[in-house]
Amino acid sequence: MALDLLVRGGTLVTPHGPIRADLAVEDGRIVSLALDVFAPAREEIDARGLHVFPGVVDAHVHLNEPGRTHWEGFETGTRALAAGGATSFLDMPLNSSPPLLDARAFAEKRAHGEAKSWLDFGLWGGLTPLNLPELDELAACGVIGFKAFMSHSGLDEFPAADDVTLFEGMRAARRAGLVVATHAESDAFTRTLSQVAREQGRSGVRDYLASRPPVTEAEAVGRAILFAEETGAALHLVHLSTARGVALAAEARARGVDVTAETCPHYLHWTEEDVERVGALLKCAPPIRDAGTREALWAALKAGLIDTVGSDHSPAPPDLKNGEDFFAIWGGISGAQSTLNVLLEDGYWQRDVPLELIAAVASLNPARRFRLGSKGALRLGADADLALVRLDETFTLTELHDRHHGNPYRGQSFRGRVQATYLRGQRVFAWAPGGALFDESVRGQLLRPAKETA
Ligand SMILES: NC(=O)NC(NC(N)=O)C(=O)[O-]
Ligand SMILES: [Zn+2]
Ligand SMILES: [Zn+2]
Repeated sequence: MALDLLVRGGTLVTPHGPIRADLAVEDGRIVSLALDVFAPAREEIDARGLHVFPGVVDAHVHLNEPGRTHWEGFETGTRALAAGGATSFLDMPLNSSPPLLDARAFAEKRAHGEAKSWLDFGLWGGLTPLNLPELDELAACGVIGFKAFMSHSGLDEFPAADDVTLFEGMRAARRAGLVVATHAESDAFTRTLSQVAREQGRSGVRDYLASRPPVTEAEAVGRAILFAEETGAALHLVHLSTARGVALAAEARARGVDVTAETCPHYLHWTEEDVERVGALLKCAPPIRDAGTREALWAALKAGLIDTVGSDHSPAPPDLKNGEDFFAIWGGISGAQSTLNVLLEDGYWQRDVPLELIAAVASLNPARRFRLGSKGALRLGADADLALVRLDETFTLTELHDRHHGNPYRGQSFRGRVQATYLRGQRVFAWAPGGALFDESVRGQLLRPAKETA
């Protein structure tokens, strides 16, 4: 019997560190990891000189389909993810229309994903004042967890969770054995500060940044942790922009609260000065901070205090990314393709972050946190989800596959080009000098969290 795929002579980035070994695949799964695999294979890859990473598991993506596919959809969004070495992702309950607040919306989005996604995907359900009674049903559908905004989401159809909603939602999540993810910015702070700035006619980049100061995040993080502690719910703090937020999570974890922390490539790569220079393409909430904060986030990541790095890929059409009033411009950064690039260039090359730590925050930890059993690591029995990377190859990112051209990473230079991406042993993306190759026959599957184990 021939193997389906044999990856020969690469450096495998395992949870224990990089090792030179062969990797064999049968029926989409890793069946052998050994110094030398002597077996015939239908497809063989000469991976000498390449690093083999577990496929990135991007737990924070906004694909906006159905309803706002013209912002970003499964087809283009997952091409971008694949080109960046991702093999699975978890889609946020907004900005699709309808937002994912009930079983019907789940079924609709699932159908779109199964028809068009190039990668395996899980779906977050929303937690809003509109759909508290729907949470049990959403859990039964197989949502990854429940996502709540603690401040205005930008969309009236996805209202922020007030304290009671968040608290009750956590109780329901606890019963269902699912994680609650929070966008932790204080509504009281952000609402008042932005209103005052706008009334005074201050609407520039610096005014926007000043309307969402670090304390806004710290306050909301503290409150979310308190509710998680009281309810016993599992809490995942998305897109933390400050080391203070990360430290609050670490302290809570040390006293037994089930809390994990995510940050995003943009907080690790850019600074406020870049936002002033680049403008709308770097507008997001919470906003990008100063260089000191960026370094503190890297220190926290190196110390193992940041569990996951998700792209928070959230593009919008160019007309929503235009205008004089920085408050009015749609927030959200296109980063689906560049998470691993940022971690390798800014982390491994510039700050000595070990490769296995990069694989942990990008793949292993999100797979564990959201109980995607077969994902996240190069180990026997796991899905053969692979990103083949030429670590020392410098390149300029010009060929981007997301829906719109407005991508702040265009023209950035990175070391570590993704050469190919394999989903369950099938090549979904390959880099080529004349343009990327995508395999039209690959289709993603819905991922559901595994049953909780005691
Ligand atoms: N509606 C959004 O896509 N929001 C996202 N936008 C950002 N981060 O600016 C988010 O995650 O909050
Ligand atoms: Zn958010
Ligand atoms: Zn987001």
